[in-house]
Amino acid sequence: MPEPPDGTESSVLVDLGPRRYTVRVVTGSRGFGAFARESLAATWAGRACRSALVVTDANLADHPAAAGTLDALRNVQIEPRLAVLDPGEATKSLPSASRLYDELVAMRADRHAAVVAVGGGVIGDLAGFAAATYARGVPLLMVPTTLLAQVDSSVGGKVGINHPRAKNIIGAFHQPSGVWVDTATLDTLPDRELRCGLAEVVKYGVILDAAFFEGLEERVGEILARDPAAIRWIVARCCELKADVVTRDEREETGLRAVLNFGHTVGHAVEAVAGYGGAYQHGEAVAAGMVAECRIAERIGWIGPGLTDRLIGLLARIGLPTRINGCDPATLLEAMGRDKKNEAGAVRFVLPRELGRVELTGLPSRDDVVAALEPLCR
Ligand SMILES: NC(=O)c1ccc[n+]([C@@H]2O[C@H](COP(=O)([O-])OP(=O)(O)OC[C@H]3O[C@@H](n4cnc5c(N)ncnc54)[C@H](O)[C@@H]3O)[C@@H](O)[C@H]2O)c1
Ligand SMILES: O=C(O)C(=O)C[C@@H](O)[C@H](O)[C@H](O)COP(=O)(O)O
Ligand SMILES: [Zn+2]
Repeated sequence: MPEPPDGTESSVLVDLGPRRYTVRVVTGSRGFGAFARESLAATWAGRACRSALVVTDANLADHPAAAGTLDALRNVQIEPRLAVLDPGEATKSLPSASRLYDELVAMRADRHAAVVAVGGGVIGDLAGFAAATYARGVPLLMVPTTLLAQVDSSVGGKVGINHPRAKNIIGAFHQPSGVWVDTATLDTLPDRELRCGLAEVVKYGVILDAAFFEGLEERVGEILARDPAAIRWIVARCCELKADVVTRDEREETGLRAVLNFGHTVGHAVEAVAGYGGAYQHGEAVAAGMVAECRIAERIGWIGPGLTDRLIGLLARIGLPTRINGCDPATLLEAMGRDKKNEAGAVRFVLPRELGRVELTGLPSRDDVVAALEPLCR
């Protein structure tokens, strides 16, 4: 697709051969209907899609993003049915998935029907899981409306739900047919949710791109002020970085994709222990988790304290937590024992070697981890 001269629109190709798709980044454009039709035709062997289950949450049911999606689908002869779920992490559950299967059965959805997720990462992961499993897989379109979903969860095909004791442990890899990112939808996003998305944005800098991290340090004021160009810059760069990783290790088989899990061994344990929809949102748990995991890297001699201090400095300027109230290292360790990256009983972490480079490792001992968790819980 040609880029307009003002640079307000861009595309990222996630080049997965027969499952390739486009992430289209726009600000207030109306082209979703045509994008949906083209994307569905391109990735599902030209099958004509005639109906879609549009999944959203109650905070978005009256939002222009939801209404615009329904209208745009009707305009391209795709009949939508709307499912509205409760907002919040607790919705990423089996009962919610079951509710979506009921909706799909009620609309007599066959394998030509699509699922369209309009919302944050909770809606994307849940609706994507329903799309991956209903009729052994129906096409999925992502319309992410939080910064976190625009920079991370809508891209890459990880879909799933939580077990009460283990985050994202029930799921699948199911790539979307297309991702429609309209940064104008972020105008209504609460500041706390913007900060959550920025946790994953900072993650990309630490794991893959030192220059991007430096750019964030320079432009954090503009980003927090929601300068449209600064927001488009972070969304486009994060999608590019994620697309590159996902195309090289789609199913997290070689260890490469695991880099995206920096901060998540500790972060997911915090979420499971605090309770889904509890005191900490995913982005907040990941922010504190990145700090703890930097300290583990210090313990095993991979980095000096300078990187941890720099990370804490940037997270603090954003207003993200670098500590967790009322946590206990032993309880967090127990929860980490259920992390999907574990191997032969060893808890594994993605740890920094330097700014912009991380590695998956099972090296840290229990003592290293407990020592690094103590300042987190203090
Ligand atoms: N699949 C992946 O690769 C991946 C990556 C990162 C995170 N995740 C998952 O994503 C989830 C977190 O996603 P999230 O941070 O987007 O949370 P979320 O989906 O709960 O959304 C946060 C809140 O913002 C509201 N909201 C959404 N868009 C809005 C808008 N435009 N205006 C006003 N309010 C709006 C929602 O109703 C909700 O209350 C976690 O479950 C996490 O595990 C998945
Ligand atoms: O896409 C990935 O791969 C990621 O790890 C991105 C993470 O930000 C995201 O939170 C993901 O859902 C975590 O995956 P999990 O496999 O640890 O459940
Ligand atoms: Zn994450």
